Amino acid sequence: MPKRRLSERQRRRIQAIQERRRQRLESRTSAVLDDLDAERDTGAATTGPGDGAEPAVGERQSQQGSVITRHGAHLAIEAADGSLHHCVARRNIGQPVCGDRVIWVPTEPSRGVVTALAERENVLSRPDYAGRDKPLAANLTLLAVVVAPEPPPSGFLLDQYLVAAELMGVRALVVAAKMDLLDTPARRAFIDALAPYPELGYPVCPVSTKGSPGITALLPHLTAQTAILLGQSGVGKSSLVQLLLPDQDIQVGRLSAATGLGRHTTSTATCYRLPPGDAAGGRLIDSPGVRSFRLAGLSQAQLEDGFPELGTVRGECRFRDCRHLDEPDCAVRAAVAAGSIHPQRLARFQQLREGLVR
Ligand SMILES: Nc1nc2c(ncn2[C@@H]2O[C@H](COP(=O)(O)OP(=O)(O)OP(=O)(O)O)[C@@H](O)[C@H]2O)c(=O)[nH]1
Ligand SMILES: [Zn+2]
Repeated sequence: MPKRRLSERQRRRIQAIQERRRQRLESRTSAVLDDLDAERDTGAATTGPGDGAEPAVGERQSQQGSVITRHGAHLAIEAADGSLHHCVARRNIGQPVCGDRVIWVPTEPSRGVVTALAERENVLSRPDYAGRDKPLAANLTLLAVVVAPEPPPSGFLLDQYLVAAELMGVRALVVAAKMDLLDTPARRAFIDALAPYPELGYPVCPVSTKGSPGITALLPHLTAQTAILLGQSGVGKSSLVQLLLPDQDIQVGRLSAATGLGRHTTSTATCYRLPPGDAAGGRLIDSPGVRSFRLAGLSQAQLEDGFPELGTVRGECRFRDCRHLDEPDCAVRAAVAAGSIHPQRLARFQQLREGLVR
């Protein structure tokens, strides 16, 4: 497979499409933070006692915080100064999840009440036992999709996660894990098969948790990001979390000492700080429960948004509702024939369209 299929012009167009989407996300983020400030300056500080079951808030100063983890009605909130507090949420504000930005009011040392929940920029959800979407983590900025030689990679799943990242307006990268299982030629072939991704804006980071080569190259991608690892069962996500968060136990201990929460981290999402250094300011949300979500019920236009390279020929097919299958004058198939859209990506698009489009 040739390494470079896209022209420089197309690469720039793809970058522009992704950049616009991220800028929309960033401007939404600052609007959300402004709203939160306004909320803090007006309502929350003067809110009276709750509806009986909640502790009185009184006249204390409300402040911004973010949700580190949630156990039922109990939340661990990190204040702007990094301190941790055990809070309960007002009943009428919805269900805050890990990563949510909130306004909270201290009631006693290390305790407080969450009085407002900011609008989410994005949320990762998973269907519950009744098939309803259950939010698990909010306000992510990076999906790190892990693939490995074992279990054999599913390109279909990989592309599905990448579509999710595009639709959430977040960055994505591909972690090629367990590289120690392959000899040099096999490793090269594995990475070559992922060649279309870097030029679509998804860096590929080969790593191994045995002896940890590659981790140093992965860390800068996590700088200042709020990231989550996704991927099939057994690709090595837990092993990577252990390596990326060498002080995870210490962080859990601190969380538990301050809030009484955080000990039972196996199913609920918890937000950890990546160690200072190459991933400075980065956070990693560890949530075994969200690691393999699925997309569902998209429109064809939404699915097309999930493939940035399709954006480079948007509106150029003869038929507006072209499925890019056998229609005449299809600009997408023309781009495949010309070598600027990878045939495998169109095949995945078709596979996802059949399974997902309403
Ligand atoms: N050879 C090798 N084995 C690895 C590496 N990373 C993880 N493994 C092994 O792969 C298996 C699965 O690893 P996990 O980290 O549990 O995978 P996971 O993706 O978290 O799996 P789930 O929890 O089921 O989603 C374990 O037996 C690990 O020891 C690696 O870099 N090299
Ligand atoms: Zn078409």
